[in-house]
Amino acid sequence: MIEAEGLSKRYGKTLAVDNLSFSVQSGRVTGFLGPNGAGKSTTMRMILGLDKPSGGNVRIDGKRYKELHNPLRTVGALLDAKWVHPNRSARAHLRWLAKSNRLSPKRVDEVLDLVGLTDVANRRAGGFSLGMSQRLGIAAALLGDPQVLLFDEPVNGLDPEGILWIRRFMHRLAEEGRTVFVSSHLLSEMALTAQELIVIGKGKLISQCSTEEFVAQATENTVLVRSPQLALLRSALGELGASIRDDGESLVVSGMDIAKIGELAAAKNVALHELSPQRGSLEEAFIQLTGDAVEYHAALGDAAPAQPADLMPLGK
Ligand SMILES: Nc1ncnc2c1ncn2[C@@H]1O[C@H](COP(=O)(O)OP(=O)(O)OP(=O)(O)O)[C@@H](O)[C@H]1O
Repeated sequence: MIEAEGLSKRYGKTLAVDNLSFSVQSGRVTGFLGPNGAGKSTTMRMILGLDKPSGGNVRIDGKRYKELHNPLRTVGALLDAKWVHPNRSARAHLRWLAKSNRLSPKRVDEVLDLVGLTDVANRRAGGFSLGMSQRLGIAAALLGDPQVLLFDEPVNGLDPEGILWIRRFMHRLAEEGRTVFVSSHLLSEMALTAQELIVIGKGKLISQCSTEEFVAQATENTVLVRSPQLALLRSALGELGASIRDDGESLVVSGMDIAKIGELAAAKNVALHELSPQRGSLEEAFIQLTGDAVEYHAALGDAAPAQPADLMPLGK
């Protein structure tokens, strides 16, 4: 478990992290979401004792990082996948890390196997693709078999296969009961990967809740109805006070439960060609919840067009 209380970090005039309090539970993948410059990396560095807070504190399983006896056995992190000597092989890199942290050399082959790098373990890490480098970084994070794992933007620049692999791997780590904290500015990816979200903007906490709650609280859930007897259904729904948008071919109904709409159609002998819940997207939720945070919108706007998949509704 990770707990931050009133965490702040100032760099000169920039308040990178502003009085941030949150907790990250075990057994779940928690997404740490915010646009570029929101303060995610700074927060992660403070969790790992690499940056000193200007105010507040953060604890891992009740202890500050510097109080941990054998940090790599408690917390593992992937901050920068390219942080590896280019001429060292993957195995040599991990052996060096294991040795300098008094971890068993046997664990090196175990983690290489876990991340699927056994076959290339003796190749120069400098020649690795980004996806392979990310796997090597994850192997390093797992060396001490820690219960708490931090990943800073782990899918940045990866191809779809690499993204899928990371997503599945994170889920597996959480299913093993570990605390998995993953930062990203990619909305669609977090919608698929994270069960919980901590959302920040300009260093401040915007929301902490489950991904579903985040979308539900910020966007309206509606029901799409298609029928050859649309007019009949529309007037029946209207009589019951549902609010309806009609585009001529379908109705979008809000303020009424999907089961009730289906029952009403059956009672009126109306054939249905479609009756489907429409859920808001994580991106809509973002825009709704960040309100007048202009800087935040600008950053989202920058990120969205480059990632068409980010517009996918949650769960698709
Ligand atoms: N060492 C530093 N010195 C001065 N300013 C810094 C330093 N590190 C971060 N900042 C500033 O703090 C703010 C937060 O940066 P941070 O890298 O934590 O954001 P982020 O959410 O991780 O962004 P990204 O998604 O781009 O990695 C930014 O305004 C950044 O310019």
